[in-house]
Amino acid sequence: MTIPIIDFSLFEEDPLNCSKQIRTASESIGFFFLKNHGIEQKSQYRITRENQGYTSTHQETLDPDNHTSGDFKESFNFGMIHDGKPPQKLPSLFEKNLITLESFMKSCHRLCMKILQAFAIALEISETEGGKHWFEKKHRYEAKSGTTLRILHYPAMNQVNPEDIRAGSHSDYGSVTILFQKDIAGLEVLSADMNWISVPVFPDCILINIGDLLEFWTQGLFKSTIHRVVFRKETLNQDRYSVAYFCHAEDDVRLDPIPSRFMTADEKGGKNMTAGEHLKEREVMPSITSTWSFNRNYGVVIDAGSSGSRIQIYSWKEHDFVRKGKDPKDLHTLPTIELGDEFGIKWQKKVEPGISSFALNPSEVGEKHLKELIDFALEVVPSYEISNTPIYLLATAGMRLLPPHQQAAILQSACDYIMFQNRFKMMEKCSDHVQVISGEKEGLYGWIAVNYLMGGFEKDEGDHKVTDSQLQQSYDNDFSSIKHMTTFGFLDMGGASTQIAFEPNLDESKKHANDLTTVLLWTLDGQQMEYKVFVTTFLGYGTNEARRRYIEDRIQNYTSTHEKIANPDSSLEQPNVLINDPCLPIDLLLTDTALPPPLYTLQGTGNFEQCLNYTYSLLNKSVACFDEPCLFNGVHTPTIDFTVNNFIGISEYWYTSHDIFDQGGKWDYENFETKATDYCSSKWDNIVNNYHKSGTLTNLPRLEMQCFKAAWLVNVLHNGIGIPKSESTIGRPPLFQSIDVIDNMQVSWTLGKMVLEASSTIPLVFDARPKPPPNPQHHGIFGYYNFMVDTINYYMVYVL
Ligand SMILES: O=C(O)CCC(=O)C(=O)O
Ligand SMILES: [Fe+2]
Repeated sequence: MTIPIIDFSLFEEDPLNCSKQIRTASESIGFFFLKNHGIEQKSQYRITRENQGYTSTHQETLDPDNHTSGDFKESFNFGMIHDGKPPQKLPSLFEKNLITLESFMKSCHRLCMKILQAFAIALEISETEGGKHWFEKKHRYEAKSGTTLRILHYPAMNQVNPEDIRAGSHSDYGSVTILFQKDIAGLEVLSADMNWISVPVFPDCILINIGDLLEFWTQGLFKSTIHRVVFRKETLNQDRYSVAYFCHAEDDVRLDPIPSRFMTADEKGGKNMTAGEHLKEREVMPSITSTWSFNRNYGVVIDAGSSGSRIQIYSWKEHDFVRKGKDPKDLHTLPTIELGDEFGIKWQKKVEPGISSFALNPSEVGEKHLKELIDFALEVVPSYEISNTPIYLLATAGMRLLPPHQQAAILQSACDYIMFQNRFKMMEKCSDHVQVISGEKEGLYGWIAVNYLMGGFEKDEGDHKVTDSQLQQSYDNDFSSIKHMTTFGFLDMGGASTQIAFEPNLDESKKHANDLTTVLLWTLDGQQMEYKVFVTTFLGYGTNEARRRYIEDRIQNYTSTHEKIANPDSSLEQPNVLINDPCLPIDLLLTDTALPPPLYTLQGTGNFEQCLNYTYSLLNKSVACFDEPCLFNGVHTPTIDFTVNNFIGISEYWYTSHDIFDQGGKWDYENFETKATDYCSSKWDNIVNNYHKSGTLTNLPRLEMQCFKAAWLVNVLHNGIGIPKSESTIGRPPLFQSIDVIDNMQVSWTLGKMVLEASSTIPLVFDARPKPPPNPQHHGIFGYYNFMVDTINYYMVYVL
């Protein structure tokens, strides 16, 4: 890969030919040399010499994720000088040379205008639209813009560390950069295949490169390429000088679609933004300069739950980019999905209360609820990727409880808001993106998320990884997919319901084929993986609902044995009835105010074993099962084969094990039972005192309910789902473990949704997919690079 040299004198003789060369370079590497460019060499070097000693060394770190110390350089930035007047106070040496500086800036600007003309010619902008002056008119010297002249001095060093750098990797912000390098090389440009290319210095040439603004404006056609300046061993002890002129569009220019046949008509990214806004966004988002963000796709999910809506922005490297140059055998894996940026900052935000609270004023959902979330997403996703980024709003428990017409009104209003914004990628039907999902779907997405994070999808054919020969066979056979038998089963428990999702063993799968959901995932090698998953939800079996049912039971039990309470004398003051509750720590008093009078107060008697017995009946194991077999409450579930199925529990399964008992992770029934017995039989005052002393983050409601929840968990796990209390699991994962975060990633069903999204856009090796992805994959910054490289016809090529 080389940077072409273009003879700019050709622009006068044969503008079309010259412009085409410029376009070809701008579309491929984003850099080109110009000779016969018309800027006198004399003026370049005078400025450089004057730079010496005027700037502070080592203050800027351009690439903080890769370099912990600052860049080894000094630089001075000038705003536009008009009629001898600079926009800032200058050191006296510069003051003396204002005229020279101004005339140098103007000659740079003239050259920039010519290059912009070349772009307009190459993009075939018609005369009626402004022809070759289309860009030029938006870059006037007199107008306010980000245009800057930067003079740089990289001091000579005696010795450096391997990680030291003269200028960290970055891309330039504006339209076009004109770079004058003086004798010492060191500049490197990152090629599409992620190799650093050394850029030579030619005394009669200047270097031109495309900036982010132009890349954005041209919908990624022109490339704003990452570059850096490194120390070279042989010139370490020499000063390096350079001058850069960053030519920007005027602040007020709207980045409207370029009227060119090379642009796609439906591209929305450029709308509603000015060059000034683009620059501002670019300045607050330094991370988009890094290699991490290149060839990256994004996906946005809003988890609209009962207590609030949380937006999460996931991203993954473009599939084609990841696949490039790799052996298919190394690609038998799902895409790597990240939540947040390269520095580990999580891209999520929550607004409260839940979306269902807009039932009576649905029209306010947009401005009062979604705006904050969507604005956040617009800040996080690079502007050039927004129109390529799908957005989903998926509502769960809170919305499911609303009557259908209220659900519909809220969803419609959310759709109107998102569609009106018209920034993110949506299919034609908004209802594909904005919907209420069932508990089962939530369970299925959770199952995908857990298996994705725990490597459940990597286990093929029993407990063994797939062998090379199996893989080869599958390549030879167009439609074969590899059968997985040991994905993890998934358990989730919230306040209202509990979900179970698992892959039954082969026999059970056959027996209950109609009850299973097919999950199709594609690995990066284009292979299809198919899973048959059983998923069901038990409404009323979450911890809060279980507690509510429990209190009803206790009260009923009490009233049936206490005649007076059953028929209270209305003329008397309502009595406060005390009921013993073995599921509360000793002497904790909780009065239930949700029920009609009389007031019932439950008084803790702290007995875990008794609590286990009382809560057992809440499983409703004796309810008739119409479709055998059933786990509990008459809910049909294929038989779980604990010789192949291992379960992972999140949410309440985790909190109840971890928060107070410190028993998260691998389930250890005996230990859990000991801790629960101890906790339940503690005096409430002692628990509260200890809690205040330790200053832990646990909250009071959790302390109050811990004994009850512990018993409920044990009943659901062992008597409901039937997980054996102890069984040797040597050589395989525990039968049950609770989990919250895996590899720094919170286990959440939204991740499962994104795994499906990312995986479903993988181009196939064999066309086995039922329906193609709705839109072709965007090709990112280096898109179509491989294709273009063949067609590059360099005017003059230097082999570097
Ligand atoms: O000094 C150089 O050669 C490059 C400087 C540069 O890339 C910049 O300042 O943006
Ligand atoms: Fe630069």
